[in-house]
Amino acid sequence: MTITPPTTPAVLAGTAVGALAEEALLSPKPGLVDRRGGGAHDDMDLPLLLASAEALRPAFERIAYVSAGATTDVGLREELGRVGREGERAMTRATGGVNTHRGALWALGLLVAAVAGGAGDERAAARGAAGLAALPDRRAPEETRSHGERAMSRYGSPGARGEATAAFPHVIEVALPRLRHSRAAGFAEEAARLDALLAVMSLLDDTCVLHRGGLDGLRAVQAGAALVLAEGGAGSARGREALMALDGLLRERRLSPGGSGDLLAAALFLDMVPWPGGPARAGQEVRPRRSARPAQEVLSCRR
Ligand SMILES: CC(C)(COP(=O)(O)OP(=O)(O)OC[C@H]1O[C@@H](n2cnc3c(N)ncnc32)[C@H](O)[C@@H]1O)[C@@H](O)C(=O)NCCC(=O)NCCS
Ligand SMILES: Nc1ncnc2c1ncn2[C@@H]1O[C@H](COP(=O)(O)OP(=O)(O)OP(=O)(O)O)[C@@H](O)[C@H]1O
Repeated sequence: MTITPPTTPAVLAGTAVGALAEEALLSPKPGLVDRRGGGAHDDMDLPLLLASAEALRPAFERIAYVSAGATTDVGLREELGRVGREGERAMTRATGGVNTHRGALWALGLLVAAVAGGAGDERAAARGAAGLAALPDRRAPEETRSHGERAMSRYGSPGARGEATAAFPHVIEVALPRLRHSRAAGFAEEAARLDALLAVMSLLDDTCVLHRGGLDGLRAVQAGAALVLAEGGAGSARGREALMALDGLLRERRLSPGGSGDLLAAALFLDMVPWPGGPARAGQEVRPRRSARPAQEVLSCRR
């Protein structure tokens, strides 16, 4: 089977790891790990997040490899579940047991699978990922007692699974349009990415936040993020002031918008994918907006 050029499993894995690194490096992110430190987390920092992203590279490559030209069926879903759980183990080995990227592996893993499976643009990728997420995985543990599961039963939040089965609305309808709007308005890339993150934070029912801060915490995160945008966004002086105030609040209350971080990484991934009909951008996985290289040679990928 072949993956449509210029994409290959290695390129897709590199793009996914690059998106995770870009998300981690983006600063200042309210409550999240960034260049300044662990944010609301006392068990994480930037080097740990970058090591975790790198540890996921083989899982992303394997996900792309098994999805290339494959039919979207229960067999593929179960294989992705197996590879995803193996990826989670590689992550915890690299981090000494810290959950650095569980939600991110889920979102990016499904999107990588959809792109490798032939999705030709970002909306098709989100729909393909949704189709995979909706399929049953008979090998999945019945109950994990995860924070997300607990938040789901307590608050009725659909969480990471719901976002995926709904075809990533916060990526497609919120983060990507905001990223492009802020770029078009002339803001620097960093400010545009922060605005995209804030737009997601202002709307998402993030189970990380619900788990740590309940509904009050979620309301504080959503309202604080909306205020930064209303003040002009991360690229304006007043918006920056509001952003730093929000960061202080989230650190003080130990609230981490991890789900929004994941969805920003997913948006950056879709923004960086070398789509077959689009400009040739293979190899730009880490700094996609700054250079352009010719498309990679087509590689054959056998299941
Ligand atoms: C679906 C997952 C995320 C588990 O979800 P659950 O809510 O039970 O877990 P947990 O609380 O540990 O993690 C959820 C994470 O999702 C992110 N998140 C939280 N809220 C949201 C939201 N509303 N939208 C998107 N992401 C969110 C956060 O990072 C959070 O930490 C996933 O880890 C999983 O089931 N993996 C199994 C392996 C698999 O099937 N993989 C296939 C593709 S690789
Ligand atoms: N920059 C970031 N900093 C911190 N977390 C991030 C970042 N980007 C994405 N995340 C996501 O946030 C999640 C961290 O989850 P969470 O804070 O709920 O950790 P936990 O260990 O499960 O919970 P807790 O720390 O409350 O015990 C990860 O799954 C990861 O995908």
